[in-house]
Amino acid sequence: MQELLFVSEKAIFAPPKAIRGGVPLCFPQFGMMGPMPSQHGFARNVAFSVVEQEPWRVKLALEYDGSSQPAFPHPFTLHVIISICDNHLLQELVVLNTGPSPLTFTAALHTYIRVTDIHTAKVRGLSQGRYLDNLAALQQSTQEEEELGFSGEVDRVYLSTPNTIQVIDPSGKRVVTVSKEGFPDAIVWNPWIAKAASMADFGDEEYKVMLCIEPAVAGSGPVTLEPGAEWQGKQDLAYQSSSA
Ligand SMILES: O=P(O)(O)OC[C@H]1O[C@H](O)[C@H](O)[C@@H](O)[C@@H]1O
Repeated sequence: MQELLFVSEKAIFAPPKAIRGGVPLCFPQFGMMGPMPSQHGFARNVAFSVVEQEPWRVKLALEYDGSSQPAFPHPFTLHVIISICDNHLLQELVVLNTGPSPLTFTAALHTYIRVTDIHTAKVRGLSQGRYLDNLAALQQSTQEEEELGFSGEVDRVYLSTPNTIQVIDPSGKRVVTVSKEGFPDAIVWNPWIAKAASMADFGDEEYKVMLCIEPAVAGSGPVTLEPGAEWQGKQDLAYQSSSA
């Protein structure tokens, strides 16, 4: 049995610290793309309540009344539905505007995928994709390579990507397929050596065994919901063995 998701051995499980691994939920803001002063919003820093639970499925809720975050005074309800079926991990995010005025947000499922060796891992599906480069003040570039490999830090917001992106892990003889719906964009992130060393909740060597692929509403622009309106986005992570 191999793990699909990466969780750092140094992760801190004490809110309001976000957990370094799994799938932190960036909401109501991805990165600094929104009004909040701290990156990735606040949903990843608070406890959700369990509203439905079965052996293979859980539904979580965060009800926000608009009062605890001065930079984001807008009420909303978030539901996250997580289910496991065969070799699939499904996650659905449902946003409901419970306030009296339009709700504008960016978001991401900040998915930490475990890889066997980042030096041989590749990302398939983003060839000719336009991206904003977080390592170059969000300058826009295009990925010329057919498959993206890793030999240094990568932090890119790909714009309007195909809905299927694959992580090829030849050293582990496996492929993880990310299928997304509702999220136009996708972030690809690996901190590499220096950034790994600067993060207190991440091991110095752990950049070798993780890769974030993050379905997102980000560089393509935010979503705006009228009062009472709902938005849904989802991802399906599928694991397959491969000989390559
Ligand atoms: O350290 P965090 O706030 O969890 O952010 C971790 C990473 O998240 C995303 O992938 C961003 O694109 C990166 O710029 C950031 O470094």
